[in-house]
Amino acid sequence: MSRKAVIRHRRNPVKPNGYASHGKLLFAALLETFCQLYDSDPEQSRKLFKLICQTLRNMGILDEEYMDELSGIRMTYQNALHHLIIQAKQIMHEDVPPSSSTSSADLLEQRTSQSLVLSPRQQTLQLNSSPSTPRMLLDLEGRDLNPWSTQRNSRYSNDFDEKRLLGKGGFGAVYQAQHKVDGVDYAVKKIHLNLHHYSYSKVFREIKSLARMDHPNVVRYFSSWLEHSSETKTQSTNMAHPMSSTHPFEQETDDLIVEPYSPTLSFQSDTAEEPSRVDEELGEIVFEKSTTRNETDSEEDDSSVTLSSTSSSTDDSSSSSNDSSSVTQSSLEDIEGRIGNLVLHQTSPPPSEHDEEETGYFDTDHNACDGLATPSPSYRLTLYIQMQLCPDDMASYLERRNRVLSFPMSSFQTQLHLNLFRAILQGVLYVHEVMHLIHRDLKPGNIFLAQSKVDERGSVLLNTFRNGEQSDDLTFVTPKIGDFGLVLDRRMGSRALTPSTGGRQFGPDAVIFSNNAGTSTYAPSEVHALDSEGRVPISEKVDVYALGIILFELLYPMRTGMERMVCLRKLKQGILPEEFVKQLVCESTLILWMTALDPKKRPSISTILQSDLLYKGGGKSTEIIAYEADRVQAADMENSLLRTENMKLRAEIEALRAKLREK
Ligand SMILES: Nc1ncnc2c1ncn2[C@@H]1O[C@H](COP(=O)(O)OP(=O)(O)OP(=O)(O)O)[C@@H](O)[C@H]1O
Repeated sequence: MSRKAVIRHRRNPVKPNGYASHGKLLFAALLETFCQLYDSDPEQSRKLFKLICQTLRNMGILDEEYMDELSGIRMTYQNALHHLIIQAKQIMHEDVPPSSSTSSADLLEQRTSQSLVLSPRQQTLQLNSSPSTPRMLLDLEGRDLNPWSTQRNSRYSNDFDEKRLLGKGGFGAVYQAQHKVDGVDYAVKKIHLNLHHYSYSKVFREIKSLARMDHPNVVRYFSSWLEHSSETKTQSTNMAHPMSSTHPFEQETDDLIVEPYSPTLSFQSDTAEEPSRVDEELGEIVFEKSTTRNETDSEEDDSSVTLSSTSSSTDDSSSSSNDSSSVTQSSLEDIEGRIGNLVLHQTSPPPSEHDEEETGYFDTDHNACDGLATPSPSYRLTLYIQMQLCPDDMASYLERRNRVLSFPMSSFQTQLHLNLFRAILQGVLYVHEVMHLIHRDLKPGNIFLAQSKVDERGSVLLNTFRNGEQSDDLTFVTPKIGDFGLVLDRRMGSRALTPSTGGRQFGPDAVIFSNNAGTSTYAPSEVHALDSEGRVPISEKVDVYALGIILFELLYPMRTGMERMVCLRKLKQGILPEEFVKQLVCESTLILWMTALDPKKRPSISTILQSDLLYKGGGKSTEIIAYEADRVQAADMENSLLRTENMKLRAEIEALRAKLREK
């Protein structure tokens, strides 16, 4: 029986994102291979591939990232397919006798589904499987060719030595890992992607924002990459995100989980009569092994169309393909028209305006962190983000400090903490004004403290607190804003353009709607005023509110969790401790201004930085200036000693060289 690719509607798709992503990757991989066949000049075939991808993107069939960002992963699909074909050819040359009870197709299936180790002479694949691990496609040198496998293709395990888990958050886990080449320790965040839509565009858009950030008060980002991973998916109760209890509207989204390798990309024998198919809704090609024949039949009866019934399309396809080798100059529309006949209409609606507006790139994947769940193996994409390692954060610092200091702090300590706050403001100013982003999850735990040897840009002086004691030594510390997992691009939403923005295109009060509100303690009440679609209105002023609370925590040491809870609850009602208001009038005014109920009444970050309210407290005391001058002088002296030493050594080397030359 001839094999037919069958196009059909899937009325009730299961885990569409995972299937769609794999389907699109596979499609892009095949398309690229075709382009290489049509033009042997690598440059030209690349151009051809890009042109077609662009066309398909304009038609909403293939997302942009399948062209560039996912090219590495696309290659593993090509390799896997290539080696699968080699394996099939090998079997064909083995001349299976017709009387044999095992057909070639059965043999191929067996080899792809059982642990068969082929002899090196056969120059083909080993296929492994075990109940607990995914099947692995290995070449004879043991290279893992399975695009879903992590072991050999993992940039992370190839390049890094994982040292320890730094912690788990709502979106993934962060590890301290040493780079094998440069020897530096980094923080590497692993996020199992969990996307709403069929596109990774949001992920890449936001990662690109992170990559462009360059400010001493923002955690330094080094790189990010995607890997197929075989992870243990946990399937049970969600680990509560800080906001999940107060925000029932936060939706659990479809996960980017695809079923294990073999069922998704299995190859059927003729006798199995289970055609490969192109999933119409998802625009994906699925080589599927169906176990319930009747179900397949009935679905096909309802809505499937075989490719043979679209013969005109097929004809067109060949003509367009033939032409395409010489049509690299053709207009996109022309090619669109030709490909149009081949294209299956997507039954799912295109992303709505709101979808585009909601740009948080890490949709919550609570399961990833759920220790109580029942594990089951599944396949997914993992996003790795390599960042600067910051061993300390403000939450831990405040905890240590609060064990030692109580209110009122000395004016020197108050000044130190106001300087720390000012440096944090500089980082947020950069995020808002230069990057046009809203962090929306500012809290002490997301403000890291990096140690500096000298007075670097963005650094401040702080006392160290350890074991319930304050050390007299002051050290330079640079506060760094991190965890951009909920970041929103102000420019993305059309709703960001409000009448109040005046001359500025995207004013500080411009609102974007999202489905995640950040951490409840630091989130203002306006995030509870949902729009008609149950989404949270977010503006820059959400960050200002969080910073108002942080400022209070910096200036008012609280010993116990209960005291903190009571004080912060009161602050949210606009009430500050009496002793605090009496002692720190300007700072109290600033905090109440920043935490005003009406977001439009809150100052922008630049207004705060220019405000006398902060300047009065935030100016450097003579004590600090003197200390800093001492440190800078000491560093200068050390430098000049090193320079002298260096000169001496150079002279000695020169003398030795001269002696050698004489000999
Ligand atoms: N650059 C970094 N250096 C050192 N530790 C880090 C770094 N980034 C994150 N961490 C630590 O890793 C842990 C998890 O961080 P992550 O940002 O994933 O979650 P979180 O901020 O704790 O929670 P959520 O993401 O839900 O807000 C935290 O304990 C955090 O302090």
